[in-house]
Amino acid sequence: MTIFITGGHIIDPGRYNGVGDVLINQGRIAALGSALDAPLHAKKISAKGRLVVPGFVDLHVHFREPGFEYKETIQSGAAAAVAGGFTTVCCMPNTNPVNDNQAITEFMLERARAAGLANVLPIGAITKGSEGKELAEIGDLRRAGCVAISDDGKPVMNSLVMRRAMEYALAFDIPVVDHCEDLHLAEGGCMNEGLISTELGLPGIPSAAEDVMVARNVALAELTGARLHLAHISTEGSVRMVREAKARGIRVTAEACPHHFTITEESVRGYDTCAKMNPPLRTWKDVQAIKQGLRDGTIDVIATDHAPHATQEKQQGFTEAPFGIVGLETALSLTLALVEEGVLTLEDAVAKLSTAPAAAFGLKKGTLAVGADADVTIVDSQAQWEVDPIKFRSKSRNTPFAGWKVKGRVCTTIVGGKIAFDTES
Ligand SMILES: NC(=O)N[C@@H](CC(=O)O)C(=O)O
Ligand SMILES: [Zn+2]
Ligand SMILES: [Zn+2]
Repeated sequence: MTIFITGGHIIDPGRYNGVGDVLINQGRIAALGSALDAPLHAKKISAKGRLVVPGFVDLHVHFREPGFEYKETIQSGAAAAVAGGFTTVCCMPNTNPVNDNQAITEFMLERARAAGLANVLPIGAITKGSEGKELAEIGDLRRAGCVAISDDGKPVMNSLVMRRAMEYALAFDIPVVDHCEDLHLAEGGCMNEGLISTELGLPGIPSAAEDVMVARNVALAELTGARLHLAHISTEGSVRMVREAKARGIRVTAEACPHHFTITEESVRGYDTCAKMNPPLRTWKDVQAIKQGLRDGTIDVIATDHAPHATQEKQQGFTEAPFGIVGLETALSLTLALVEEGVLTLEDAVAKLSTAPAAAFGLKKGTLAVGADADVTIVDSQAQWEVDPIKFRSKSRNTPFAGWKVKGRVCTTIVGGKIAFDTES
């Protein structure tokens, strides 16, 4: 199929920023520029007044297949992804069974092919069963198609195991992604530790639980030379340490999630379990630090940590309910709010959702360069809408942003030259 996208504001971060046309042919970007000739027989999409950007790349999602299909399947997760403008998503391995071997990776890739919506790239477990003890067969996982390794959901507590994981990952040239949390410091906690947790009578998780593991991981990345990617950083201390590590030339990248730069622990008042996630919502000061980190490049990537849970699970008490919120269908609007606020330029915002995550994992994605896979998202950045979880493509509804009036909507998502999502259909 040939698609001709005309008259949009094209932003291909670092390469092109201006009005122009994009021609897609045989699954690839065939041409990009101003006043291109419309080929005969092409499907035409007018993008006048809209943004035309590289399809977004989410380095951190939880699709719950195999094992927890009632929360999300690869099909429903991929549908949520393309509805949110994401053309590539990387799936964490905390499924059941855990994705710690080739068979599970192949199963996930097969499900993704059957869904035919987004590029779904599995992340393999660091340790068998993500139990933090024995390393998984990292080479096998890599060969089967895993793009990184992580025990997300759990940290790798044993520093020697983490050191060895980094040494293997370096040999296979894949990043190690860590969920930075000291389990002893965090034990029993369900929100940020501070005045509000005391007031609410809820057990807290101190920001130091994150900070000490960021410090350890940076030290191990320096020791091994491995590529370290820090998942969902949420504290002022993490931002400071990543900034310093980068200045010292250590190979570290970091991601922040929209909820961690949009809302604070104040959202836990009222005991709404949709304000419960790991790491927890932090303080106003932490939010400012995350924004500053995004602005100055310390934080490379915006990732969702899309973590679907069923309504009945989230209806339990605050201490019992599972950690996590969905994010794929609200990430764009919450990111564009940073542009409105003057934290990011529009080009930087697009980069943090596309070019930068692709670079962090070394994926040939996140660009509209001629010859690249035709993964393209068309956005109406001015469209206002109200977040209504009932309308999510995701199977789950656990968002703290229900009822929010937000700006910026995905019009069309093209994956590999095929229209995977369109508001008009
Ligand atoms: N973020 C969360 O609160 N939950 C994630 C696990 C994780 O990302 O640590 C989940 O799998 O539900
Ligand atoms: Zn995590
Ligand atoms: Zn996660």
